[in-house]
Amino acid sequence: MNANLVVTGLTQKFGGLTALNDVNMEVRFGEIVGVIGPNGAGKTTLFNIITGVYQPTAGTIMLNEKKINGLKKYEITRLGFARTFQNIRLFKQMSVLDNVMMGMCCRSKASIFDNLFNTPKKRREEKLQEQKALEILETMGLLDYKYDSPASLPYGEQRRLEIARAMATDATILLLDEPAAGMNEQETADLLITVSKLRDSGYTIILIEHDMKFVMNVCDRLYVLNHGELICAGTPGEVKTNPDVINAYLGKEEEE
Ligand SMILES: Nc1ncnc2c1ncn2[C@@H]1O[C@H](COP(=O)(O)OP(=O)(O)OP(=O)(O)O)[C@@H](O)[C@H]1O
Repeated sequence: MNANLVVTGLTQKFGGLTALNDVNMEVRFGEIVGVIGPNGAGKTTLFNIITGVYQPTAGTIMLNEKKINGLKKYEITRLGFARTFQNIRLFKQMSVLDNVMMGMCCRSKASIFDNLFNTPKKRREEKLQEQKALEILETMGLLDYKYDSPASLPYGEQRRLEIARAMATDATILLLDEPAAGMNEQETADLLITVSKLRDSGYTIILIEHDMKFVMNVCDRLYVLNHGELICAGTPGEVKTNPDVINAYLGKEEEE
């Protein structure tokens, strides 16, 4: 397999709790890969390690054969990773457009001097950033809302705005944490089309999601975690019929 992101033997312990145990995973550029599993399976922990929030207890993460675990969060952002979160984290006091432009701050070449004195270099950069932000908003179907407050947007659009802001960091690998959470059926169907289009335009997407219909329809491949263990990896068709996966989900229902 032509894998570009390779996770090997990833283990994360929090005191006595093993959130991830010896997890292996491969993601090729241009794929949509889903990470699923019952609550507490270790999905968000995996995202937190990939994005440099936690340093793993053991294991490695390689991007194009270069080790990236151990790098700082901003260094991982510079390599092209961006994420969204389970709970919406938008700047409510700013416009939709400014929210997207905020995502570009990490790429700014303007110095403190340029910022303080609003130099021509700074103004040129801002113009280019605005142009790019508008393009991203168009891609995400949010252009009509550009001057609105994020709080005034329908819920599904707020979640799309989060993805737009992640794209603004110049990311090529998007990690989406429950992008369809709280969406109605129509919003989820629209998101499915958008995420597929993003993949087709060259993004690599890794997503955590509980909405099985969405996951099964949008993902090229899936990894299934249960209690920190990788119990299955394969296409949606393979995963759907895997006995360990069925047990993990049914077992959960029986516990509840
Ligand atoms: N910073 C932390 N300190 C201690 N324990 C943690 C920490 N982060 C996660 N955990 C624990 O690790 C386990 C895995 O949590 P994680 O959030 O990764 O699961 P998840 O699969 O994302 O769950 P959910 O679907 O509910 O979001 C849980 O038992 C959780 O309580």
